[in-house]
Parts: sequence; C-alpha cells; structure tokens
Amino acid sequence: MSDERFVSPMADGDDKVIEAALRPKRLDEFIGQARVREQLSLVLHSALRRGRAPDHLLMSGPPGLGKTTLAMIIASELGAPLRISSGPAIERAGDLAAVLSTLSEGEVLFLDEIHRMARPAEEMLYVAMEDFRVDVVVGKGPGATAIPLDIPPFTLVGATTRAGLLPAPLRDRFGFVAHMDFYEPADLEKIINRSARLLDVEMDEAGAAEIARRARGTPRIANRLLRRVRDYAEVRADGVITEEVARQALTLYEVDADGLDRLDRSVLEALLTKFGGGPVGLSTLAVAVGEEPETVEVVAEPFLVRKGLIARTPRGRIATPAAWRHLGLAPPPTAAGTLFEVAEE
Ligand SMILES: Nc1ncnc2c1ncn2[C@@H]1O[C@H](COP(=O)(O)OP(=O)(O)OP(=O)(O)O)[C@@H](O)[C@H]1O
Repeated sequence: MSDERFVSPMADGDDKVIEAALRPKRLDEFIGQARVREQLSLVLHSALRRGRAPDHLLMSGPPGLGKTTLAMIIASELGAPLRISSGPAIERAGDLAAVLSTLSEGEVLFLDEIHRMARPAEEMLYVAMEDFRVDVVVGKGPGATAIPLDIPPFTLVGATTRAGLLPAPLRDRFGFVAHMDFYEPADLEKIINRSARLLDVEMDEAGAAEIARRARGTPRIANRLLRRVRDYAEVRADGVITEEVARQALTLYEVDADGLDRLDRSVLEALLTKFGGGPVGLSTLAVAVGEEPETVEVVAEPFLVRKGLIARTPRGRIATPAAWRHLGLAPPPTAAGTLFEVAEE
C-alpha cells in the first residue's frame, strides 16, 4: 500500500489477514450502527421463529464500514452456511448459474459490490431471488432453449457502495435495505479498544480517542491506524499508546487532526487553487489530482462532504468556506464562498 493510500477504506492484503481476526462474530459484539443492528436483529429473529429463510438484504454505504462483517454475522446468527462472491467475479450469467445451482437450503449468499455484476447475470438473479429458479440456457441462436432449474430457498445479502447504480428491479427485490453510515468517534473508540485487547496492545483512553478522531468514521481505517501507531509506540516509545504517541505517529503518516490524508488534501487543494473553489466536474477534478474518478468519488468525496468541506451540486463540486479555512487559505470574494451560498439557496 502506498503512503497516499494510508487511510484508504479499501482493504489491502495486510488488512485481510488481520481483519479476519478482528471481526466481531455475533450481532451483539458488533459495535455502533445501532439502527441497522436493531433492524437486522428483528428481521433475523422473526425469520428464525418462522423457520424460514429471511428476505433478501441489501447493505449500502461507503467501504470499510462492516458490510462483509455483517454478512458473516447474518449467516452465523441464522446458523446457515455462507457463500461469498462479488459483482466483478460474475462476468457472465453462467458464472452466477454455477453459484446459484450449488446453493444449499437456507444458505446465505453474499455478493459484494453487487452493482458491478454483468447485466445478463442481473436478470438471472431477479428470477432466482423471486422464484428460486434458474433458467439455464442450452444451445445458441434460434435453437436455444431455457431449462428451468429449481433452487432451494436462500438469502441473498448484497453489498454496494453505490446504491444509486443498482437498477430499480434489483433494488426492489430486496426486502430490507440497511443504510450504513460513518461511525461516531465514541463507537470507533470502542472498536479500537476491542482491537487493542485482541492484538495485546497497551493503550490509554486518550490514545484511543486520538486514533478515533483521525479514523474518518471507518472501522477498517481505525484498525489500520491502530496497527501503525502500535509500530511507532514499540519502536519510538515504550510500547504504550498515549495521546501524544498517537499524535506523533499519525502526523508522521500524514493523517491530519481531522483524518484527512494526502488524497483528500490534494483534492481540496486542486479544487481551491486550480479551480477557484469550483464548481468543477468530477472527472476534471480527478485528472487534476492524477486519480481515477471512482477513487475520488468513492474514497475521498463522501468523507469531505460529510466534513462539510465540499458540496456536490448539479453544476459540479464546490468548496465550502470551511475548506478554505481547513487549508489556511482566504476564500476569494467572488469565488466559492459566493457560489456556495447561491448553490445552497
Ligand atoms: N461494528 C464493528 N465493530 C467492530 N469491528 C468492525 C465493525 N465494523 C467493521 N469492523 C472491522 O472493520 C474491518 C472492515 O470491515 P468489513 O470488511 O466488514 O467492511 P466492508 O464494509 O465489508 O468493506 P468492503 O466493502 O471494503 O468489503 C473488519 O476487520 C472488522 O474487524
């Protein structure tokens, strides 16, 4: 992982190994997202009482908030096996047919990044979700025939960072949509304390709070920052994470007091200094920082919007007055400040 990606919410190889060890296994161990937890608990318990597979569930929200963890929890609360696949792995309808036709009764099928599945597979999924049937096409051209194959009732758990990209017929077939939001610092602090216990790291309360403040509301980032601060504490201090140790370590890794990293700052800087605060289109902004538009849109923007530093308007991205303050710059009188007021009206 490059240092620019230090606070990326996407998992890298190192994360994956450690994350498996840090994942909560049951719903009552899952910290934060109180509303989603309560809603899920109701859905699962009523399904268990009725002895039926629950409705299909969709989880939407930025990466690293615990969608995969929740899918695993759902399967374990139901006492059901779990099959994991993802949208990008399903390139053809046949890939999906292979998964669906081998599901066992009640199995939970987790499809991560479901918005990236191939279109023909999507249609197959509609039928499977609604009628528990797969139409296997045999032959080609005018002679092709669809052979219907019944499949056992299963529960689809879909995850997406881009709910808006899901076609309506797919979205409508989910009985429940869990909207995951960034975590409050107090919940992140609990997650960090739990992880520190599991990793056998010594840390005081203020140290945990400092990491939580800079973790962009995202458990994956909180756990990663904790590991880097632990390294620093072991090498440069006496092994204990205090507020001062956390601050020094995270400053070294260029994560600022609000959790902004290099990518966020370069997006802000480009918006302010190259485009006078906007409005500017996403792809123009992405080119200016040398990133893919999707990276800017999925990784940097949701957090910058949440922090009130930028706003999305129909005319493009604009900086708010807080963005100028964050970078210690004065907003030009005719630029973003004025535009922002106009856009807000
Ligand atoms: N509520 C939580 N309590 C404790 N730990 C959590 C919680 N949510 C997430 N985590 C931790 O954060 C890490 C990332 O979570 P997870 O992989 O489930 O995120 P995700 O939303 O599925 O991300 P992606 O969409 O990128 O796959 C996990 O290792 C888990 O330990």
